[in-house]
Amino acid sequence: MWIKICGLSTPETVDVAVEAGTDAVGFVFAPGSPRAVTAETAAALVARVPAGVETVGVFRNQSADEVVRLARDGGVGVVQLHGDETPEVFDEVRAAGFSVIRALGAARWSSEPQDHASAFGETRLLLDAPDPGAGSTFDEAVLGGSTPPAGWILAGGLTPANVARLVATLEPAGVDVSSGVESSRGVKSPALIREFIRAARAARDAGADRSV
Ligand SMILES: O=C(O)c1ccccc1NCC(=O)[C@H](O)[C@H](O)COP(=O)(O)O
Repeated sequence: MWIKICGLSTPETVDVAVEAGTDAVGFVFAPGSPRAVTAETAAALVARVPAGVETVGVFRNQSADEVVRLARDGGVGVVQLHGDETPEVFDEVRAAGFSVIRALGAARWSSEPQDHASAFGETRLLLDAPDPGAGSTFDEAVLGGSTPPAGWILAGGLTPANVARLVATLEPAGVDVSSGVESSRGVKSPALIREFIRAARAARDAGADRSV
């Protein structure tokens, strides 16, 4: 199972996440976020990340040109789009050489799974609460009978205390956390990052082999 620590903004917390064994680190470029970083800051943080750990830029409702410019200047390899971006925006970002994650509310996905498969199927899917980065979980019932595609990533209100239970129940291929490893909004806690990765890895070891 793949683990991503999102919303990092300091060298110390990037180093802690990498040392603790994260598979990916996320940098938020969405305007207005308490975790937002500039491309210059992201580039300095990305430079600390060893090969083999994915670097993800997080965006919401920005133009394809802006996404590509910030992702290039920030040096990330993956783009995560959280808004109402059209399939054309995904195509443009992919054509610029980035791997893409489509992030959306679980309820929205479960109401249109076929639309996702036909229009966005080449992207990895991240299912989240309706308000990204707010630390709220989504009601597991919204998935109803729909089974997310192989490789899907679970996000929204994960914490060191609940990640094992949610992984066992929902069987995602990956997990993504931000608020649950913060001591206050926007401020990452090295201790909580370590605790989350330990708990998620234990859940991974206890479960079936699923890969993103
Ligand atoms: O973190 C933000 O402020 C943010 C702003 C705009 C779009 C996305 C944002 N964050 C995304 C994430 O950090 C995670 O992918 C995900 O939403 C989980 O967040 P959390 O519930 O806080 O763990």
